[in-house]
Amino acid sequence: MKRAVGADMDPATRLRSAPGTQRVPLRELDLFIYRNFLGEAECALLRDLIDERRRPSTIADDQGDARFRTSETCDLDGDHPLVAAVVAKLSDLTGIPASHGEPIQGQRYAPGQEFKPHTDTFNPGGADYFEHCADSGQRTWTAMLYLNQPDDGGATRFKTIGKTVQPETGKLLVWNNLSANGTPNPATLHQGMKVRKGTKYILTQWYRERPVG
Ligand SMILES: O=C(O)CCC(=O)C(=O)O
Ligand SMILES: [Fe+2]
Repeated sequence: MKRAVGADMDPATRLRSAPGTQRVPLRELDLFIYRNFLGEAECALLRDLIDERRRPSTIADDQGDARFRTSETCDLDGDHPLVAAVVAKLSDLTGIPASHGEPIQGQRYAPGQEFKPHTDTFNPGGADYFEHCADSGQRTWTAMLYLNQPDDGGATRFKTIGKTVQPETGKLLVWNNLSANGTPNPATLHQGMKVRKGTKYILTQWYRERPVG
């Protein structure tokens, strides 16, 4: 049985039938790629917004490694018309109500910065699991949009399944973090590889089991 995520239809079914989405053929997880989700002009505007308001990225569990996630994060203003339009467009594509989305964020990686292998779910065995999941539940789906293509490096690598995705301006990745039984799927382990040259900008929208806020 598929986990209820507040959507009328299972997001994988919806994404499979959406024109322009490509399902990566994998047994282990539902991973979709959608090119040109946004155009260059919109991506450029979002990159500017990220540059204006960035702070060091944080992480729920850095596994004792201060260098685990070295990027910068921007809490985007959900009232900005372009940001609001992107949130609505993601909800329309996935069928997951925008109310289940955490506040959408931008991430910026300078040369040498990375996000080491992790899953986007909160660890059910972790000390802070209840604090993170009490209200809105576990993370379900992740939507990640590349806002540019750095000159070198910065790919997203799913280690366990051996799949590497190269950043391209406007390209969207969407995947289900949970297995069919609703528990975190270990095959979703992924990393933002080190940027070697240039700067990498992405948007991240994480969805929860229940409405957020
Ligand atoms: O930067 C990437 O390619 C991956 C980012 C990521 O995994 C995240 O923000 O959760
Ligand atoms: Fe991630």
